[in-house]
Amino acid sequence: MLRSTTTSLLASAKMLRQPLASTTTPFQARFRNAAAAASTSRLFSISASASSPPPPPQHYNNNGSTKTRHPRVLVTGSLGQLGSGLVKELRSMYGAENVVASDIRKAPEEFMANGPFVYADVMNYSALERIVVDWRIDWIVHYSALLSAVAEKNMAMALSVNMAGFQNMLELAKVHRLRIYSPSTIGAFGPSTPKDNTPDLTIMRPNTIYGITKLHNELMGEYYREKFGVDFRSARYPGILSADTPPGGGTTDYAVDIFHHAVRHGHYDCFLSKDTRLPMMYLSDCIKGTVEHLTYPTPLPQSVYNLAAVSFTPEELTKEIQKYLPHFTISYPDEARPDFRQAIADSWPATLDDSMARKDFGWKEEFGMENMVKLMLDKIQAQVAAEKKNATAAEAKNASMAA
Ligand SMILES: NC(=O)C1=CN([C@@H]2O[C@H](COP(=O)(O)OP(=O)(O)OC[C@H]3O[C@@H](n4cnc5c(N)ncnc54)[C@H](O)[C@@H]3O)[C@@H](O)[C@H]2O)C=CC1
Ligand SMILES: CC(=O)[C@H](N)C(=O)O
Repeated sequence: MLRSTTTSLLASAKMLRQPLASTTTPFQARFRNAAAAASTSRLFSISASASSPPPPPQHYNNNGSTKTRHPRVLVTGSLGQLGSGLVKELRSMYGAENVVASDIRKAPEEFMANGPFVYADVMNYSALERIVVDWRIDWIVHYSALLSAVAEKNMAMALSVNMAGFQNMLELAKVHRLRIYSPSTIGAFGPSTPKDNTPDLTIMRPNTIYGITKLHNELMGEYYREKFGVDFRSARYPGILSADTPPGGGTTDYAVDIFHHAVRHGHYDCFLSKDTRLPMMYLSDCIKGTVEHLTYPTPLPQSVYNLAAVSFTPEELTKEIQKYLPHFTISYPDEARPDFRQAIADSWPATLDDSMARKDFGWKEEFGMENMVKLMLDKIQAQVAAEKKNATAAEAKNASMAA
């Protein structure tokens, strides 16, 4: 779990000896006081990172001259629903060699062929530190987590991966002065949060393990930003829809499953009630917002922002799908015996106010309900057609071999 390195102990001791300016937080000081940083010792620059800006990314050519280079990014949990798309986007911006994808599962061959992929268990601090050092990592995008439904079924693992794993990444960011982006979720809100147009700052008393771990992480990230000058960035994502990567065990998964069932079977047995309204977003918008937030050149006024696009109920989504597949049908659970995910969904906001993200880093979604539904159906129909074509080709091959 957490490792107390000599460096970080020295860092803490040294930090305690530094008087804090009464009008400037350590975080503000870090990014304002470049001149002071230039005159600090190596130990001080590691220990009191709150007072020194991170060095501009540089690399040294063989001839000894320097030139600026792209940041080198480590993405944890990169084989999940969101990770592979983000890795692809970052590689197109910074070059494949500058984006190190990681996970604890075997990556598909094509993923391995597209750039560096390493095994990284977020529970193992020293292994993570080795990756950061060996690859000269500048930024971390921390995507490893257990989502709401899986977490609720496996509390011990969720506490470990979501909280202790995050804590390891945060500590690495502090020790090695990395920028860290780690998403939060609408799940960080709770049943006492105002449900409509939920703002960034509001009552937050989540009653799920997922929400509790995510709110804990938001607060720890803010603490590290204030106390140690860590450039911690986070956005509360809504449920994310994608046709290419399957969801990882959340409460909003129905909004992806429904499309696959609609195209393949013409019917979907929904696990949420028909009027459960939740905020949602198409994957490419999520990646766009994440990249805009991650790459914003200076730290933003807030560490954590709401990020929103659309909100809908299963019934509204069904009606939109039926515009293209009129024979599609849906069924809902018996109200007397709801699925366990209903209580999770009921504790989350119906709509989010993300005006601060729009104001501070120019966030704006491209996909609303209509173009998102059309694209999801087009993509899944293309997948089904390709599967059929492959199956027919395989059958023909088998038949010719048997003949
Ligand atoms: N997908 C969504 O709708 C939303 C996702 N988020 C957040 O976005 C982030 C990414 O989510 P998804 O890609 O959907 O999750 P996912 O469940 O699809 O992927 C998570 C990845 O973490 C990996 N992982 C699990 N334990 C690990 C460990 N010990 N060490 C390293 N990796 C480990 C898994 O192998 C998996 O590939 C998470 O923090 C999640 O909470 C937030 C809101 C909505
Ligand atoms: C909204 C989320 O965080 C995720 N999709 C889940 O349902 O757990």
